[in-house]
Amino acid sequence: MQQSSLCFGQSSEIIQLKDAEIELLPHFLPAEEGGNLFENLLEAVDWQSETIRIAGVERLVPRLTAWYGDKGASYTYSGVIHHPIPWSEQLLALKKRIEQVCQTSFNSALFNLYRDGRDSVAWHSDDEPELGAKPIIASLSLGAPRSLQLKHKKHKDLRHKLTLTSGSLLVMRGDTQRCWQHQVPKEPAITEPRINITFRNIVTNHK
Ligand SMILES: O=C(O)CCC(=O)C(=O)O
Ligand SMILES: [Fe+2]
Repeated sequence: MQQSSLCFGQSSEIIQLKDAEIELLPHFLPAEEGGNLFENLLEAVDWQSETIRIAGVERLVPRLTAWYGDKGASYTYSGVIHHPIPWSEQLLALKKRIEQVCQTSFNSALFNLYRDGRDSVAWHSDDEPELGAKPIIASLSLGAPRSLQLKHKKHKDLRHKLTLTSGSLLVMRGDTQRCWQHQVPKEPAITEPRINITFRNIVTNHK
């Protein structure tokens, strides 16, 4: 069941799932602006290929990443410490618009580049301690549409699938990270790239 509402003049859908607070603004960025931003970021971002260690074995992360943020907003993700790249003027302006819609502030953002459908992100929750107990995560998608799958951690029958199109903004709050995992599965038929930016707030003096 989905409800529609208006959020700052934007159409938005509440994704109604147990133990989750998820809202999708399908047209957060107008198509032309989203397309321009996508081209710009593809060129301008210093995309990195990272390795992670799983059970003692080094593996390449199946996507390219970059970490932007305020000074000091360092973040450990999949066992890798990310020191932030300072915001550009353009990214700072984008961050402000997203903060207004979400009514919160963000001090960092993880950028993912899925070069094509062979790139992916595996099941996880954005529940690292530095994000605090009930993190608000705002996820902007640009470029090729990709599926985001969600599964409840306890109730194995509870699953959901969304398609994240270019210019859409997905906002996750409350218990979403504590109770659910999400992934962007491989979709080998997709040949076009996609960029996803998740805006986050790193709590610097967490326990
Ligand atoms: O690409 C996406 O839509 C999700 C990315 C994600 O889950 C993450 O960066 O934590
Ligand atoms: Fe995530």
